[in-house]
Amino acid sequence: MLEKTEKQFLKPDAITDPNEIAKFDALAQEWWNPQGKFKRVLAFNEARLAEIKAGIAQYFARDLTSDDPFHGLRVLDIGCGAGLLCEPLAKLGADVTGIDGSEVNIHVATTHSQQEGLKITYRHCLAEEIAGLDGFDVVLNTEVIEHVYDQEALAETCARLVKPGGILIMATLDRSFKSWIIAIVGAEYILRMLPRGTHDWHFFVKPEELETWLNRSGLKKFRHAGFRYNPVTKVWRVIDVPDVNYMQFYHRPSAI
Ligand SMILES: C[S@@+](CC[C@H](N)C(=O)[O-])C[C@H]1O[C@@H](n2cnc3c(N)ncnc32)[C@H](O)[C@@H]1O
Repeated sequence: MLEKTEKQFLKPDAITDPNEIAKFDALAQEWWNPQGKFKRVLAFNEARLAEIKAGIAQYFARDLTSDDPFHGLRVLDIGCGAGLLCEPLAKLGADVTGIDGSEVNIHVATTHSQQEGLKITYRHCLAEEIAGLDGFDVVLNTEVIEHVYDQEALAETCARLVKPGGILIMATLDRSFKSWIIAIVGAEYILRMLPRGTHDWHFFVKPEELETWLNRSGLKKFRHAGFRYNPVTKVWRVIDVPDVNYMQFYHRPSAI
């Protein structure tokens, strides 16, 4: 891990924004709290998890009704937060590693997984520090890219860690007028689904930008989904339109 003093000198052309890490350090205890500031994020987690499970099962031809359907799959979650995705994937038999730049998040994730009796490898480190790891079958990077300075560099880093025949799942928010209305005004100011200031709209990423960056890194898109919240029913649903919250699945073709 970089020393704190070194981190403070990271330039804006680095991947990491130290202010964002500090923000997540301060919120870390909220992740697993069903009554806390992220309680509606837990509902979102259910919807996106269903899509992630379906995408992995489709690509690797796994039967989700079998025991340990993801057995043998090595999963890396980059910017794992408190492990909201690491835990369910470990429960399905995957060998999961989660890394995050927030030391407090990693502490919360580790403690929670131990309470659940799960074996997950958590590491406190920045995306910049993991490039040397071996390739993974599944790399996850969800709701992180809108919190970093150098977004293309983060996309490249995630892509590099996908082994041939493996997949990358990235999720973020589209930089559209609709996303400003729904994800900033609606979610942060009216419905209070997230603490105010969680997101800066300018850092949202258009789906086609993400695709261009990841194609440059040798990945091909094979699946996508959008997510929409209904404030009346309080239910998230998976839709086909990626104009607010969205997720894309890429694969790295196997070497011939
Ligand atoms: C909105 S949270 C998403 C957490 C998790 N991926 C999820 O979807 O539940 C963003 C996370 O990214 C982490 N993060 C931001 N920049 C990072 C970086 N450069 N390297 C590693 N983690 C980073 C933050 O500490 C935070 O935990």
